Amino acid sequence: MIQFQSVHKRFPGGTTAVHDLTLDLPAGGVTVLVGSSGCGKTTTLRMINRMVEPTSGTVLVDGRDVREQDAAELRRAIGYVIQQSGLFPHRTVLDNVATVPLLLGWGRRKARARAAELLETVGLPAETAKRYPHQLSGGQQQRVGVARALAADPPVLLMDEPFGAVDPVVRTQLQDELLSLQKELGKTIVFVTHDIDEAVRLGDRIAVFRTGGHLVQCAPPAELLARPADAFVASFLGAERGLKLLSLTTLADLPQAPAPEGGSWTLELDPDRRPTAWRDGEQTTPVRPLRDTDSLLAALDESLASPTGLVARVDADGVLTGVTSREEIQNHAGRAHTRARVAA
Ligand SMILES: Nc1ncnc2c1ncn2[C@@H]1O[C@H](COP(=O)(O)OP(=O)(O)OP(=O)(O)O)[C@@H](O)[C@H]1O
Repeated sequence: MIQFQSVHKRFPGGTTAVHDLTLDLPAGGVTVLVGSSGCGKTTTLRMINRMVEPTSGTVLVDGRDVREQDAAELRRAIGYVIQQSGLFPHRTVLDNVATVPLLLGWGRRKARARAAELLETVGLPAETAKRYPHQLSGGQQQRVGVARALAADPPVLLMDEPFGAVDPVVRTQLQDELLSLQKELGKTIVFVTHDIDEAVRLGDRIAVFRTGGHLVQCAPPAELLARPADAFVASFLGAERGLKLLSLTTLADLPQAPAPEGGSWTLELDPDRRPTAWRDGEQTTPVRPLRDTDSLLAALDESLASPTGLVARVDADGVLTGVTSREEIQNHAGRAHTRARVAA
């Protein structure tokens, strides 16, 4: 869908921001560009919609050289989300989202109807439509930014640190929402971040850049974590990359046993059979029940906190389905590692 062919960008001051980049980004996937500050991520992103022109080389979108297309038209056909949401301060939220459809000549009524629909899609209450951007929280503004980028239903979405300015809880929420939106929409997304955890969470593929605009490795998260190409990538992934790998595997395949009865610790359930705590006489310890969709990393964490080493497993309604032991989780974790290394 997006191809960089020997692309080089040198700014007039003499900085080489992107060095001989050759990279194919497949359609319908999320490619995350990561790397330390100044390594050329934003420049790479902006060459896709011609906000920056390459010094040499070619960028193709859907097989067409971007230089052969009118820059304004190209930008309207590609969604763009940035960190500070980039909303027009003197336009209402609804009019912000309707901007591109209006530019494309949709007509006011249709553009606004589409905008209202999108605000709902990104989880904003209807009353926010009439407000101005400064009357929203940072997280809400980012949602408006995403809605605006999606307004004309572009096949490609460029996202430059879109969740960088919000607190970790809102950030996780926005990431979850993007993942579920993407499941539905299947856009080709190029996403820039500093945050390797965000990259692992969102990316179908992760491209790691090093200062000077060099692409070092581009691979699916599991492959990157299991087999970093060199010491630079390994250090960028961090000392806990083995644990990060476990965040990519779910609990679904792990066997369950019935919850223990008659021992010192028992699992307390509410009347609907939802686990509430571990109890030993007067002593209780909180329980964090896990679903099949939770990760092996969450299971390992919970098994360490659990006084029995057992993890309580529940169905989608939170009802107990069984327990899994710390030992079982560790064995599976070890096997997940070996598998990732061999597959890579
Ligand atoms: N318009 C410009 N003129 C001159 N130099 C520029 C310009 N834009 C970026 N640069 C330089 O190019 C290099 C790459 O910048 P870029 O913004 O692409 O990096 P980045 O990886 O996105 O960084 P960050 O994570 O800090 O946003 C940096 O050294 C930067 O100073």
